[in-house]
Amino acid sequence: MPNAEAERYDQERDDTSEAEVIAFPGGHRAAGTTVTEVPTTETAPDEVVQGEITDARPRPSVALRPEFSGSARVLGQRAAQVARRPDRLAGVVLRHELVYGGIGAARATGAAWRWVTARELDQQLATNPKLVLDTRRARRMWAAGVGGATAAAGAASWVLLSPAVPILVLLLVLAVTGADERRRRALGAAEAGHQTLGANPSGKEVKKALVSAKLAKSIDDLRIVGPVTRTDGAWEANVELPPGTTFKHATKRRGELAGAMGVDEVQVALDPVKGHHGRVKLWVADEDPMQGERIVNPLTLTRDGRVDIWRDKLFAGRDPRGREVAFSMVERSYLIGGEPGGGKSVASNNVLGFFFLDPRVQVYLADGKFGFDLMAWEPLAAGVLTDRRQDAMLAYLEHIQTEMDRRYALLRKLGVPKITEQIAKKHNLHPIVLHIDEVQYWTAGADKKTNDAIMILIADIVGRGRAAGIITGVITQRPAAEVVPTRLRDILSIRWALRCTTPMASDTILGSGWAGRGYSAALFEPDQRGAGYVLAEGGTPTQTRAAFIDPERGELQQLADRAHSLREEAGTLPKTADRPEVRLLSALLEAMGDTPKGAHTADLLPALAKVSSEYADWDAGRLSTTLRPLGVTPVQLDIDGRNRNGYRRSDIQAALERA
Ligand SMILES: Nc1ncnc2c1ncn2[C@@H]1O[C@H](COP(=O)(O)OP(=O)(O)OP(=O)(O)O)[C@@H](O)[C@H]1O
Repeated sequence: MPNAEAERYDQERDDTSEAEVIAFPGGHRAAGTTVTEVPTTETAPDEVVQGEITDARPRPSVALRPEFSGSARVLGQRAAQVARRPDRLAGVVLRHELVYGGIGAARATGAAWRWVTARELDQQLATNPKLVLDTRRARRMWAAGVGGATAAAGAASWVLLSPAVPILVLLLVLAVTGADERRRRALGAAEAGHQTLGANPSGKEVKKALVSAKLAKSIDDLRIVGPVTRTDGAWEANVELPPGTTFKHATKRRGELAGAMGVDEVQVALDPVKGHHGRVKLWVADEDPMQGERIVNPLTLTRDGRVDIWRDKLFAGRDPRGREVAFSMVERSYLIGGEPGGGKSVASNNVLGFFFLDPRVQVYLADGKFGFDLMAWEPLAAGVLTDRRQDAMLAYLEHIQTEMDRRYALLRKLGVPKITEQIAKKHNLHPIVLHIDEVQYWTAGADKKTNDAIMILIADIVGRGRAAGIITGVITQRPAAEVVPTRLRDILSIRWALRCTTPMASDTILGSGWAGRGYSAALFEPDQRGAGYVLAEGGTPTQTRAAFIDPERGELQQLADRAHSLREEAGTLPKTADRPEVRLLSALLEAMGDTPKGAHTADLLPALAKVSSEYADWDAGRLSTTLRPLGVTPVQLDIDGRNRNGYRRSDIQAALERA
């Protein structure tokens, strides 16, 4: 284990060097403890060898013992000194506090002065003197007011209470500013980098950052149009780039710009300025906008709200500036992709919640994981693909294709090019949604021929479905060309890229070339859950944090329950949930409780009545007559030593699967 040894060696060396500094401050060398020559942790062993030391590799078992006793001795001596002259220690501490506190207070005063004199607006003095002078006047008045009130309070407390009060307050202020000053120094250069611009940069500082990001050769080539302003938790500036440099150039250098300003790339947003491609609106958040408090989906805020798919917009989340990212789903299709855990299921629930809350919309679900992600919606869906065979998917898609052809035939007869709200209403051609989760199960399976057949069918439904009121959604955790080939991706109109592992994967979802232009879902960190890019309305992807419908708070089930009520009221619940035989078989399974074998008819009837009042007056004859056509007959069942007439659980389950 050479690595482990090396680590142990490093550890020992560090321990030893520390021990040496404490034990022998005067450079005294104990005989036989050559290792103690290592003067600081930074000194390389090689350098040490050049001195009198024969073996640079420290042996702590030899070195530590005398050093420890040495440090204990020194500590003891220091403790005795403090005990003899405590005033000296107090003096040192006070001087220390006064020095740091003084420097910290001076720094704070400088910042306050810059604020009072509105330094950030200096640039505007020539172009907009009124704004600058008014701001300065207002701030001067504020400062005078606060300063005067503080002085008056200090004087009053000095006279009325005790001089100790203002002195204590002053010491407290010095302690706070001193603590801040020490923190700054401790953070050192690393932190200084992040503070290059801070929360209130001047126009000149912004220009310097743009020059560092190579968007201009010198600050004289740039112009800040209007003041650098503060909005909620961010600052923003309108920048005019040098002639020949465009907004597009700026977006490509977003990373460099973020680096020059000492912030993370996701904190920087660049927006075009309408009517001037050589200008850019630069917005820089103080904190990471892709983290923190979750984004709430407005659908979860009402108890009885419903969606009108023809008029309402789907709420996907918010952009870094907190603005809604929402779009219409009429004549749309969607692609959601990203690495596992990136937030695809959460994003899908925003989409599905929207569709299910319009009771007219029929949703067909398919999940390549065949797991539980879509469970809340399944009872409401017009179709759920449960058969894992590829052929079953082909049949499923063909079913929708047939409906699409039927709709086209009708449209032709009506002489209209597409389904509108009025036509949908008049001819009962309400929107259909086909939502395929983990599409790679079908499009990148073992049999290439079937993959291709499925892909062609999906592409046909996406392409022609638009006019026929059929919306297709494709979701994948493996955004790769063989899963979502370009010919399919390009016709999916809304593309939502959640965190991806590579810029290439991000481009597979958004479209090729976006990552190179600065729009890459690969820049998000794993802890920025729900962060992504949405390419919907508008020409460029929008950095978005998805809304989070939290299943743990019961929000998902609440939405599903509301959708159920709306559909029940509208009479659009799927037939399966409404079919009496399905209802009866499900009720029987519930009535059997946990017994794996089944139940005796005599026990089953009262339990069944308890599950639903619908079966309250049922007797053994009615039960067996109803079940016989479903292929279920009573049998002799031995349960707990009693052999009586009853029904096997496995028979009921099989009948339910057949139903
Ligand atoms: N928009 C969001 N806001 C806050 N947290 C989120 C958001 N999206 C996802 N998360 C968190 O990340 C977890 C994983 O999200 P999700 O299940 O949607 O990922 P996924 O991409 O579907 O993963 P998989 O591919 O494994 O199914 C969620 O349980 C949630 O805690």
